[in-house]
Parts: sequence; structure tokens; C-alpha cells
Amino acid sequence: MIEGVAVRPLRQIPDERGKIMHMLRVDAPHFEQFGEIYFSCVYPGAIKAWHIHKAMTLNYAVIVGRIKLVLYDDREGSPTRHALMELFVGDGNYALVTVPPRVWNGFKGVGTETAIVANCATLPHDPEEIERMDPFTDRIPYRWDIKHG
Ligand SMILES: Cc1cn([C@H]2C[C@H](O)[C@@H](COP(=O)(O)OP(=O)(O)O[C@H]3O[C@H](C)C(=O)[C@H](O)[C@H]3O)O2)c(=O)[nH]c1=O
Repeated sequence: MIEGVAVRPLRQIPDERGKIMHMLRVDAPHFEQFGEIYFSCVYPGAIKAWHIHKAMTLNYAVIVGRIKLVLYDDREGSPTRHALMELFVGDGNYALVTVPPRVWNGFKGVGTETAIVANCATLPHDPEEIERMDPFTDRIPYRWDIKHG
């Protein structure tokens, strides 16, 4: 586990008309503040990585499909520096994943349908606040290939 990262299972309430999917409410103990909510769609097999936010805390919930979400801690002074987390979230594992600032993250669409990642972020999107690296950089010890076996 990476210091400051939290994975909280979320409730789904199905009925004959459809379902309700919980995500985040203002009176939750883990709610920090509201900046913006947006949805990132990722095709099966496509990789959106790597990026960090310098100031924004991310709150991800995969509302359609599934992704492989990978986090890497390269924060100076962090007790979990160099830890990696690989999570499979979305269908079958509906959860809120909170990622603090300066933790590298990225995701790959897995399964057969376009996945939709909701991010209820603590700040509005600002391109100046994001740093990016190539998904295949050697600076992060992670390979995105499917692991057969
Ligand atoms: C998020 C956002 C993006 N954009 C523009 C900037 C780029 O020209 C284009 C694609 O953005 P980006 O490459 O950042 O998209 P994703 O790789 O899906 O990542 C986004 O969604 C994941 C989940 C993250 O958490 C990222 O922080 C967030 O940037 O949309 C905007 O104009 N406004 C916005 O609010």
C-alpha cells in the first residue's frame, strides 16, 4: 500500500429499473473538497500513463467497464517510496480510489468495452499542475503487458 492512497469499496443498489452507484458525498469522513468532476474514457488495451498531479487529490471510480490502475510512489521522504500498487477496478470491484498529490498513476483499459473513469478531484483541471512521463519509461519499474500464465 502507498502512504495516503485509500481504496474504499462502494455500494451499488440494483433494482428492476437499473441501479444506483455511490461515489462520494460531502459528509463522508474522507471528503476533502470539491474542485471538478470529469470522466476519462479509455478503450480496451489503451494506456493512459504516466502522470502526477502536483496539488490535486484524485478520487477515481470506474463507473463502466474495468481498468488496471497502477500507482507508483516516488515522493522524497515518503515511508512507502518506490512502492507500486496494481489494482483492477470497475466491474466486479467497484471502489473509490483516492490518490494523493505527487503519486505517479496511470491506467489501462482491460476487458472488452470502453471503460469510464470518473474523477471527483479536489481542484479544477489545470494542465500546468500535471507532469507526464512516457508509459514505457524506465523510471517506473512496471510493464503494462498482460501477464499470461
Ligand atoms: C481532464 C481534462 C482534460 N482536458 C483536455 C486536455 C487534453 O487536451 C485532453 C486530454 O486530457 P488528458 O490527456 O489529461 O486525459 P486523460 O489521460 O484521460 O487524463 C485525465 O483523466 C484522468 C482520469 C486523470 O486523472 C488526469 O488527471 C486527467 O488529465 O483533454 C481539458 O480540457 N479539461 C479537463 O478537465
